[in-house]
Amino acid sequence: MMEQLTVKNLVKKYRHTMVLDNISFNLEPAKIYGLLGRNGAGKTTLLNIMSSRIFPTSGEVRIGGEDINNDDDLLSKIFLMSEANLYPREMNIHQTFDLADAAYGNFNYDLANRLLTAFELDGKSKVTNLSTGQRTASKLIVALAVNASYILLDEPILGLDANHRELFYQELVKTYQEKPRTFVLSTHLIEEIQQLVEHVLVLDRQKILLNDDLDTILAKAYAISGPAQLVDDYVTGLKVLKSEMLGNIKTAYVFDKLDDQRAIPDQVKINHYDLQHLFIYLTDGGEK
Ligand SMILES: Nc1ncnc2c1ncn2[C@@H]1O[C@H](COP(=O)(O)OP(=O)(O)OP(=O)(O)O)[C@@H](O)[C@H]1O
Repeated sequence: MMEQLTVKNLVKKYRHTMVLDNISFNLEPAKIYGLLGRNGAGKTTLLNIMSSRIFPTSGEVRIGGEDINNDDDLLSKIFLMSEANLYPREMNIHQTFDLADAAYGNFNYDLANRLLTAFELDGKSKVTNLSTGQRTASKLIVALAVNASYILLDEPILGLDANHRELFYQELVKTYQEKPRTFVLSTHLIEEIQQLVEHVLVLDRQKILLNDDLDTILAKAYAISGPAQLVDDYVTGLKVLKSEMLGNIKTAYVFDKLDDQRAIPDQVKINHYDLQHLFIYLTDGGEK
């Protein structure tokens, strides 16, 4: 049985710089998460702590209530794929599969070998000799075939061309359906992962700014457009993240539940906007 992963009161400081300021959240078993944050927000730091590659200043990461540090059983439930290249120079792709098998057991060689062909890779190639996109693909294959309950992907699509990104998304969904486990995708390609993720975590200014199901989030993202006065009247009391004028037409980007009682004037139009725009409006430090 899989258990929840809990991040509790996590603090990470480097000298005088606060990187993570008392962060708490849970990861449920068998869910696909998007971890979003601007450059330098602390995503890599967080994922490194969650996989015990670095230690927090204080706070802890638990699975089923137990601290993961110094517990090899729990650590073997968590896999981190990151940009950092931890493989020895001489290692070829096949050998990285064996390494994952040795560390986590039950490596899915069938899937990995099929994906080698799909990504047009030769298993005998040395990882260090691969192009950026090929190296990413080889690491993604390991991440999809490794036997872990929590798979953390830090910039998983770095350098991948559009075809290979599409292939990765399809294969992720397929393997997830066959064997549900938790994935965390930390990426700047928000538009592309919107179709995949079930739950969104936004890191901003050292804190978790948003932690909710994607459906719940998108159901509050409304663009209200029309003559300025009517729009202003309509959005009174609602949380408006940003507004803009185009000629006489004002658009207010609301992040709130719309009150059904509000009458909508004929000239006012209401549309939804997407996760990428919500992220930009929430994190660009503009009008709040
Ligand atoms: N070893 C370190 N020593 C000092 N500061 C560090 C160290 N590692 C990270 N930082 C700082 O911590 C902050 C968060 O970095 P981190 O790499 O976690 O961000 P990120 O969200 O992954 O960013 P990006 O999207 O640009 O990859 C940055 O301000 C960075 O400069």
